[in-house]
Amino acid sequence: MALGERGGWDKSESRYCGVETDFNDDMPHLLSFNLSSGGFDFVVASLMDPNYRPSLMEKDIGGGSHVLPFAGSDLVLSPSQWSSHVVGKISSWIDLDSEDEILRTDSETTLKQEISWASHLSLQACLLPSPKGASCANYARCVNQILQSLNNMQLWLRIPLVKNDDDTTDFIPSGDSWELWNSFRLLCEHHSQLSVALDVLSSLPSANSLGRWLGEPVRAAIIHTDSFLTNARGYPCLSRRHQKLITGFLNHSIQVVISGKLNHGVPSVSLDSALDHTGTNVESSQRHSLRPYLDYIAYLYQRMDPLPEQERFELSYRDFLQSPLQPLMDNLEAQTYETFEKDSVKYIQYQRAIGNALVDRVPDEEASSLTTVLMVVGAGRGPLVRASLQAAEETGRKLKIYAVEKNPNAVVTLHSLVRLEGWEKTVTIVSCDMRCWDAPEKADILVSELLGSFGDNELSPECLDGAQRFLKQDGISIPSSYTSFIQPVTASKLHNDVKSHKDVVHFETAYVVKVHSVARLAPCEPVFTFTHPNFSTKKSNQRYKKLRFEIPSDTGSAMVHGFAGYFDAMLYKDVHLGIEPSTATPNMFSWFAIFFPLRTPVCIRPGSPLEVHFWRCCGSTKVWYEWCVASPNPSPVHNSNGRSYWVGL
Ligand SMILES: C[S@@+](CC[C@H](N)C(=O)[O-])C[C@H]1O[C@@H](n2cnc3c(N)ncnc32)[C@H](O)[C@@H]1O
Repeated sequence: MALGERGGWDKSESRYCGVETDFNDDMPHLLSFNLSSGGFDFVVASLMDPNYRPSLMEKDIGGGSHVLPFAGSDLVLSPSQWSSHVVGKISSWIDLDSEDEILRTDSETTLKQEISWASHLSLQACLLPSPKGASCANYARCVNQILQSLNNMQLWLRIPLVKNDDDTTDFIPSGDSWELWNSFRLLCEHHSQLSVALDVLSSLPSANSLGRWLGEPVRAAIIHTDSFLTNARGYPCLSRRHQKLITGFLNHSIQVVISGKLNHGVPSVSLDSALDHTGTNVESSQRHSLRPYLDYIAYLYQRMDPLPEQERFELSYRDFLQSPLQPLMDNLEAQTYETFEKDSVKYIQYQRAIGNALVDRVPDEEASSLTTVLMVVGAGRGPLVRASLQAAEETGRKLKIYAVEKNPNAVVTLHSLVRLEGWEKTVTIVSCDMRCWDAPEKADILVSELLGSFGDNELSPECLDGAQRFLKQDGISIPSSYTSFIQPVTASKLHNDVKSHKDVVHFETAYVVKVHSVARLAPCEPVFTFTHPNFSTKKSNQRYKKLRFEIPSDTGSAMVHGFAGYFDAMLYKDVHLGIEPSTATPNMFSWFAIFFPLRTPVCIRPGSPLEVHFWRCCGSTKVWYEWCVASPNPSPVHNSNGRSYWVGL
């Protein structure tokens, strides 16, 4: 039935809500009751009788071949019913790390039989019970074996959402259930089909500690009916913090599953009574006991703000790795220019900066007599030429413009623009690389936009070094400076996508990504700054920066899969534009973040800082970054000599 429509566009998995059921060997009834009468989209149901134990069966059948004792066959549901509406719940009694050898071997046999049966049914996922204690090596070993030859099915490891700072139990080391998940997934080498189902309980850990999970592969949030409060009319509702958590999950394609018994005094009907009264057909007028909980989750889902149009457009880019552009070495295509040109916010900021620079440069008294020479270097198809002319009109200043562009295809469009707009007297088009143009005169103002997601990564410094030859000594560069930033992130999806290439090259490459399912573990730190113009004779575009990140003490430990990178550019005086999250220019969409992966993810703990080193290296034909972690555990230096990733000069 789905939770509803959200802005009419969000096709995320989280529209579907499930219910955890008790064992019932009549699967068709179980399904029809929970779907037709309950309104749920899927059931999380046991596939095997909870009383089944392989060792007992062996005795019964004299050690012969194992016969699965659960009722029904695959024919009781259609293949599409099995795969769309049933998540298999693996027997919760299994304990693969038990001291009791019979229980341990029974558990292993059962786990393998159940997963094999679930694969046979083409279920999309199976829910694995939580490890019974802090030591889960044998359970993980067995799951890891299964993962090696599993079809497309996901395994959701059930983990209670618990973090008690002063309560260390045998079950959860350091009182933090994230540690349990972390041990398990490390033992399974970050397998991409191993994910998490979080049990949401009535009390919640701190916001920082919850935030970690958004970078982990959480597929489901199982909310127990005990976690609901009761509203004034006797209906279930959630606390403010629970609401925020659940809407956060829904926003990250995490499905909700309701679990437990009716705890609120609303009229209802149970599965047994429905079956007793109606035989094979459950009357849809009768209400499922958990329906009020589903209705509440649907209410939360529908109440979420609709996605803004730009976000909807960018949905398919979320957490999708892209190679950064190389606008210097390659020529951009028409559709890339088209995308840039739609970003009116970027050009408004440039127009403001140019207007302010014109007013500072030419006093009011000389506005009609003095002509400012402005050069747009890297003019593309002309949007910054237009912004410059509009700034001149707004401020009443006179302009002479040179539009310098090295892409011959963009130059064609520039010529037609100038003709169409009648700018021939003001604008001169120069089809040339700015680094080798022999300009006929010097500029008062140099305007460029050669910025990548990491600021200098599209080689703006190298290009502007060439262009400043034709800037007057007291001339202005817009932008006047730019700075890159990084922060450590948990990003299991990105890590697995990089890993899927099975080589080192992809782990030593930076990617442009619309980061969404990531946990930002610490505030950003600045990395490299470039200032223009820079007439110093000793200047170099090589950079080296050592950075330290501390995670907040209430976060708990966390996994760092790499670094999210951003930039901020000062265009002129206080007019800036950028994507660094704390100062990002609102509604600007020209740049996604950049992601620098780590070959081996690093676990960090509060109180022990993460020490990171970044280098910008320059050769005669290319520029590249190298990066490493020095502490708590040293990583290899990534991308030595730019062997895997570089930007061509
Ligand atoms: C990011 S695009 C910006 C285009 C345009 N200014 C805009 O805002 O839509 C950068 C442009 O600079 C051009 N470019 C890059 N390096 C250049 C160089 N060394 N000389 C001339 N043009 C260059 C590219 O071809 C591209 O058209």
